[in-house]
Amino acid sequence: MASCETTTFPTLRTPSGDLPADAPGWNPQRPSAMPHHRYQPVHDRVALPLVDRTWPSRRIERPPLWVPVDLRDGNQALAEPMDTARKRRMFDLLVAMGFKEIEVGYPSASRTDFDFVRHLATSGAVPEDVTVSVFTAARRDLIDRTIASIEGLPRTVVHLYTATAPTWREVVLDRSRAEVHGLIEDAATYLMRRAEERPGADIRFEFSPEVFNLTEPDFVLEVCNSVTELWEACPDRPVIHNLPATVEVATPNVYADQIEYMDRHLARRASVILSVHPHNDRGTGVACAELAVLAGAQRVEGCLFGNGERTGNVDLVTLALNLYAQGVNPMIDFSDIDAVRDVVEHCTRLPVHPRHPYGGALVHTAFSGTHQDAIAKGMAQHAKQAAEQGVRAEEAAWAVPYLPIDPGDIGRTYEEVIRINSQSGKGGIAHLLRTHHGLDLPKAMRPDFSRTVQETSDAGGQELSHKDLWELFRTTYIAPAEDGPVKLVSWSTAETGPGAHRFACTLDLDGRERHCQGSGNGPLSALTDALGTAGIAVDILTYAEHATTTGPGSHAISYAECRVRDTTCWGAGLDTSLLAASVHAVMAAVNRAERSRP
Ligand SMILES: CC(=O)SCCNC(=O)CCNC(=O)[C@H](O)C(C)(C)COP(=O)(O)OP(=O)(O)OC[C@H]1O[C@@H](n2cnc3c(N)ncnc32)[C@H](O)[C@@H]1OP(=O)(O)O
Ligand SMILES: CC(C)C(=O)C(=O)O
Repeated sequence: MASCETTTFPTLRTPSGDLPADAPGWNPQRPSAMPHHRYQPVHDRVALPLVDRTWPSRRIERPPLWVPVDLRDGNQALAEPMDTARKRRMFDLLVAMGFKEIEVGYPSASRTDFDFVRHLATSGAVPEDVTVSVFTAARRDLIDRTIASIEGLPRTVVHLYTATAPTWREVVLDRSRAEVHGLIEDAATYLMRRAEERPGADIRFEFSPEVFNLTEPDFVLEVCNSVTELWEACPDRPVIHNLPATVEVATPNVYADQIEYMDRHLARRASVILSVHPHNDRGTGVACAELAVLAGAQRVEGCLFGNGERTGNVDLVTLALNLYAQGVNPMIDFSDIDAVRDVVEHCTRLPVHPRHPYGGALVHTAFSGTHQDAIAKGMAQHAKQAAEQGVRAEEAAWAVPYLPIDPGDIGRTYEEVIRINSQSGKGGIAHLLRTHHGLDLPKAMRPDFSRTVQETSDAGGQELSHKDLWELFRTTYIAPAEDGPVKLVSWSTAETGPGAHRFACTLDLDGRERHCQGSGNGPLSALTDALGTAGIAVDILTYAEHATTTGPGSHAISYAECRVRDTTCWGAGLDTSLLAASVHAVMAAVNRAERSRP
């Protein structure tokens, strides 16, 4: 046995950022000329709070409260913000899907946003069990306008935000830590006072320390705790502390540590709803939200299909369906995901990428042969197990390779699951012919047809639909029975005794008619005998047949693999009579072989 020495791989980065001269031989990568030294790791940008983390060993067993912010954060990222009609369409979709708290706008920011909140207040569009949330910066003039917008709404959350991270304090707000804290306390107090002027209105509060993920942990804690106190939070009237990764800057474990720190240290924890609001700058927004929930987050703000500033807000579709795929009810209805996608595309005027998790047009589709083979076998196995258990296929436990969830659960059809191009294999092709045309090709015939399909798609460079496949099958294997050098002009069979058959026919051999007869232990052996009398030696090597559908009027299909002289070919026949189908299958094989003779 070969022995293996323990190798310690050197770290690839030197203080100057270059690859060390002794980089291991297995890795031939070399430094690029890009100025990576301009950027700092997150650990040098902000104090990170936790070492004794517990989130890695937890599991998510119920969904958080989902809060869509499509109508605010998503909307503010659009080149053409939604008008009232589009906003209303999105709002109605969110309600229909089961969201119970919905951020509907930044009413002090624009007439359109203000008017939409007024529209909700006056149109009766907000169901009894839905709370709308409105967003405002920590400025008295903007708070006044916000409060004016919600007049008449029975339940609201007013969401107040101010950036707390050092760069924002210095560059944007031009205020010290204490001054920013003062600004927040002033705005929170003012908001509380304005809300108290409406004793009957059910107004709750949310606070977001914008850029939480780059803020010193002790400062965020100090600010949030003072806001909790100012707003007199109690378990019956909890405040929402929403901790955004406004610009994603670190691996998701770092965000999870930050959230677990807050979860453990927030004052009056039972009076606080801990919320997260990840963006997706590093492409890990979903992971951030999931790990944050493990770390104690109870509420997640995001957008459908991840619309939002820059690379977007965290995608609620992926988050919810990730839970679904783990057997957890997401408490949101995605049973018609294409309808959801249509509304989102209409309202945002942005396309959803075809590879977008769960909702993209191509995410349940396999083009490649081995995947198709596995899916086809998996689907057949699934149907069989469901039948054995006496349940409908839609109810049986799902374990089909390459398909994390049953596409049918989110309103997709199985038509799109297997699509054929030059990378496809016999399993996928057979699956399409079976599911769409009722043909169950014999296993031995599949490689033969697969070669024909591959030649065709290679030549055209294009995808073949199931209709194309059927047409190719028909012209390749069925049509030659009537379109070749050996035609059956007329024929008949008779059973002349027990196990004895006669086949009489008139053949058209390249324009010359000839009458033949043959006998055998079945009609097909009698046919080959008749052909032999015309000088065409035929052996039937493989034969299969079945009905293409059930019930009266169903067609029969026969498949025959024949050695004709020294050439072996497959043929097929389709007819309402099984005997006719089998005779045509043999004649098709004969003609294909005869055609291929020099
Ligand atoms: C992370 C996020 O998504 S935050 C939300 C971002 N969304 C939007 O900005 C969309 C809507 N915004 C707007 O329409 C406008 O910015 C308005 C109407 C709210 C305010 O407009 P203006 O009064 O013209 O101010 P402007 O947009 O230039 O905002 C900058 C001012 O607000 C201050 N400011 C910024 N954020 C906050 C805040 N959260 N709390 C208090 N003041 C703030 C800035 O320091 C700056 O003040 P300065 O003028 O004294 O330097
Ligand atoms: C202030 C909040 C909630 C926000 O939109 C963000 O930080 O991205």
